Amino acid sequence: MEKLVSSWYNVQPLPDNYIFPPDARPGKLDVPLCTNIPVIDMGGAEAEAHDRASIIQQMLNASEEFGFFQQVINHGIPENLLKDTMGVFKEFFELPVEDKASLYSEDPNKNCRLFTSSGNYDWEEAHFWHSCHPLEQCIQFWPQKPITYREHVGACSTQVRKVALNILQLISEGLGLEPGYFRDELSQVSLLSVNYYPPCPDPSLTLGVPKHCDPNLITILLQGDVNGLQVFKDGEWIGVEPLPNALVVNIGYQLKIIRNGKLKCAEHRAVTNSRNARTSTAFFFTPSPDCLIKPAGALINASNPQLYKAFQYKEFFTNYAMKQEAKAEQLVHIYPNASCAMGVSDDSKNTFMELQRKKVHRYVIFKVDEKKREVVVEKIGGPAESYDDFAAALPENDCRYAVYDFDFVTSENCQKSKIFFIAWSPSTSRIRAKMLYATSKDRFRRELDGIHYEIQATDPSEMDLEVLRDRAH
Ligand SMILES: O=C(O)CCC(=O)C(=O)O
Ligand SMILES: [Fe+2]
Repeated sequence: MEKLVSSWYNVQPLPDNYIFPPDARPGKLDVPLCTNIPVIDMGGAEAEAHDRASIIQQMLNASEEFGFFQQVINHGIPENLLKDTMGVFKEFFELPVEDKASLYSEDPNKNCRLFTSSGNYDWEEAHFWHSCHPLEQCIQFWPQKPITYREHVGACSTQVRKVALNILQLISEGLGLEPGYFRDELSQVSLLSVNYYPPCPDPSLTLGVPKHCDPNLITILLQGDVNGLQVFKDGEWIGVEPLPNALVVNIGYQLKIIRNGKLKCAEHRAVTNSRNARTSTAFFFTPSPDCLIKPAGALINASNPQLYKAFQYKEFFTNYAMKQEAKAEQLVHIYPNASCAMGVSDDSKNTFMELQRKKVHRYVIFKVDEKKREVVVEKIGGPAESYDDFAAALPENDCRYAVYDFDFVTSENCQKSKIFFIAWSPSTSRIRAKMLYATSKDRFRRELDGIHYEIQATDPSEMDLEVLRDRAH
């Protein structure tokens, strides 16, 4: 408990035991604050059918491309309630130690607890964690101070749960699943984690929360008004701009699995800053421990072979909780070998770098070499080759990855260039190939720093030159 009250952050420099190893540090802190993370107005969801359809489409697009979206207005939760709830969390962390001491616990199985440490590192931010559904059963374990804690947090949890179920309903409609698909067991548990990050003397040496994907179904985050949340997208970290009263929504592993890998479960992290303390609140909507998770039958067909086997949520979570995040996903993969993503040859990395930095290639086509268990270069296209030459070089009945350096002139007459990553998976290719390429894609892409756009094509029309033009403009 003593740990929680020390005021190390007034001490310069950062004590050694808070310093992350170099490869786990945040790197460039000054990331672009991204206004691209889609902002969705939920107001129309109850109204006109065509508004509802458009909201659903925006949600699915955002979930496929970013794994994240923010909703700002009309989510239905009163502004005052959000303000009071965030206020009461800040007051909670400011309470004298005596008032919090009984809640402090290092036992991860304890349902309502205050603790420190992030990842494997001893880090002095504090987290307060408890379940919040069904309310009548949980509320008795919550703090009694501040005196409005139970009232505000209770009301807010109920409202956030309503929004989450509404979003899940819209997603199930969009995916063509039966209404209420995500209700009951799949979203039975609501957990709340309040994170308190004190100002840090040297934010470049540490992280508030190390990079991770959420293990649950879907998360709703109130991130307050201080920057700190970052999402990994297209090889770089982008900041999620705090917007007043916005709810940040992100897709967890279970939703990705139910969608058979087609929704993104994005890596994210929280960086610290040296000026302001930051308080964020995550509501995790989580399957019950015994809940059976598997890709939805309606979403599996010959072009989308089932990538994950059926498992109980607790099997996944046990591995995740042991800090074996990558393994947790791999173990539930239907073909463990294929799920263990292929390595990437040095030649692939270097050839991509030549295309990106030296601009000496128009395109590069990569293939999976199963014997070497690596992604290797298959063909390089010279700068003078055309898009048609590139398209013709892709096999008709087999999968490939490719990068294409697309030059174009903007309406302001500026010469620009954008690098496209193309995941070519024609519907006529063998199931095994589709699976192999689908599983290794994310790992491979992570090696290619500087991709601007990704296109997944199952027939030539989906990667037509027009498609590239539309994306790049
Ligand atoms: O503090 C934040 O913005 C992110 C917290 C988070 O990702 C989590 O609690 O899972
Ligand atoms: Fe998270």
